[in-house]
Amino acid sequence: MAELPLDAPKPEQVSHGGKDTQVPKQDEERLKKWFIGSIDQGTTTTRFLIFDGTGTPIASHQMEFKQIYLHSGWIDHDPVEIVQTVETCIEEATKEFTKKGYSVSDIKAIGLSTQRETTVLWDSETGELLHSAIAWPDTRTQHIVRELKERKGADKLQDICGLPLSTYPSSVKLIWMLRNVDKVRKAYDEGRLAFGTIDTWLLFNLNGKDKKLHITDVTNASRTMFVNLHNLEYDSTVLDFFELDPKKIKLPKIVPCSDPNAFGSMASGPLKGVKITGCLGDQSAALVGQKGFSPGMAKNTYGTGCFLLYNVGEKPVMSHHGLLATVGYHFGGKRKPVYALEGSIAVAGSAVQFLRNNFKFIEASPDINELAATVKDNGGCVFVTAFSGLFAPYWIDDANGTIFGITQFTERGHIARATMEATCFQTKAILDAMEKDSGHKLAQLAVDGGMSNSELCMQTQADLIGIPVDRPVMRETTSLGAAIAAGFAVDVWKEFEELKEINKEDHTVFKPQISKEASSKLYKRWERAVEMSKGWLDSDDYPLSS
Ligand SMILES: Nc1ncnc2c1ncn2[C@@H]1O[C@H](COP(=O)(O)OP(=O)(O)O)[C@@H](O)[C@H]1O
Ligand SMILES: O=P(O)(O)OC[C@H](O)CO
Repeated sequence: MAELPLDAPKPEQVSHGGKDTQVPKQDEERLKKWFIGSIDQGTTTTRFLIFDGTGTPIASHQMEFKQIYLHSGWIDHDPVEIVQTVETCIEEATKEFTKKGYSVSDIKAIGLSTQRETTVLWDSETGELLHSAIAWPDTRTQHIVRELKERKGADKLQDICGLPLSTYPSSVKLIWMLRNVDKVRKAYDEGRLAFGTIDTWLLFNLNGKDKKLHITDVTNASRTMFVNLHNLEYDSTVLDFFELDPKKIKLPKIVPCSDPNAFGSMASGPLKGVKITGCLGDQSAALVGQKGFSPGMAKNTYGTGCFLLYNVGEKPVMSHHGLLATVGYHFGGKRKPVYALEGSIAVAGSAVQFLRNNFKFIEASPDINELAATVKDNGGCVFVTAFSGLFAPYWIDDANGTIFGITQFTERGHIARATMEATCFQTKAILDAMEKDSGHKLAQLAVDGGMSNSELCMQTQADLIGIPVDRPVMRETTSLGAAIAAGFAVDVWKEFEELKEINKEDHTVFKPQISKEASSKLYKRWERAVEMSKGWLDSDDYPLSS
């Protein structure tokens, strides 16, 4: 049996660029005195970082928040708690910043990056929250998706909005709330239903609810299904398909990701008055933070889920192999929107958290590596971590998490390895699909996100995809991307070229270390496991609940 090596030789340390590309001294001095705050509101954690103009993080604070699991497959977030974590992170990071001798008045702007698709509804008149937020990996809408797939026009949707009809986008979460929450239905019938993703909810709150700001950026908007990817406006065919009356539901205004005025400013707290000038979905922010500005560049972020974005340039490319088409970023002004092909994996770091919280295998997520190192390979175990079904490129909604290959030999270490390998196998499947869609083979993969801290996981990834995996030392690329979008709006930088020195040093490169034959043998076993996991859930099982 081909197995992944335990004690791989140390990966290489490299720096990208040379002396000739250095920023002139006077610019560096100027950039060190300009600061940008950056909110990163992810699926499991919220953080706030303050960067200087050279992209160096000066202060930060991070908090986990509650994941609410009311029934099997349901994941709710408390939108009020999310706002509170943002406010606390800003307070704490700003304290650290001023303690270090810096002045708040030098913070030029704030950028915002958020988990995408997670849906919040409130009363547009009173601001009253009408339900908890339904988080993006939630699968309570499986039966609605099945029903909608039968509706006339279902086959046309993806060509318009770039997303497949699945439990993932905001549209079906909204439909569920309209059908199941009386207050939501009433607000809709009375024309007072405000819809938003987390960016919109945060901007509404951080500006002070009295301002009634109702806005989203184009990357977050492109995850709802309601937006036509070709003209970046709400699409009446899609709204009709979902039987939504635009007069009854208030959809946020769509603007580019970088704007000096559109996103307002902080209404309270230590950064009161500071303008919010950048806003992007977190995966777009990571693409910007990795400086994936040219077509053909890609990044893979291993957070709660894992998301591979591949820059396709200024025209959307519709996938024929199970990927999503989405907006990469749009900096506004004369700049055109840039699109991406995306491979979304619903479960990545969240499977590590699952081993920690539910099975008590480990005390903290990083401990998974020590546990994995107690065995030399996966011992024949394959974990199809289909807690939300499987997303790209499979789109299997009738599977749940399944571990194959368990015998009396199986130890916790084998499961730990199989857990991390699941994300690596899915990344390989996504890269294969991307190669088919784009006609190009990626030369190397830029990575970031919590699970990319694992050397074992990143080496496994390189072994399975057969190309080098490049990990920067400063892995807060999502926050950096939001800071970059904010900084462009207030002229901290004017051209992408000026960013070339940022986060260039001390990259670690993981090179493939097993043969193609060994790698493909492992992958075949994964593919077999995916096939065998299909069809577990029967239509009688819906809706799922405990
Ligand atoms: N050293 C590590 N090894 C493996 N997984 C890790 C490690 N550190 C963090 N993680 C996982 O990374 C995830 C957090 O990553 P992060 O990028 O902060 O996510 P998000 O932005 O989705 O909140 C968690 O699910 C955690 O289990
Ligand atoms: O919280 P993350 O980093 O896993 O990202 C969540 C995505 O935006 C969901 O689409």
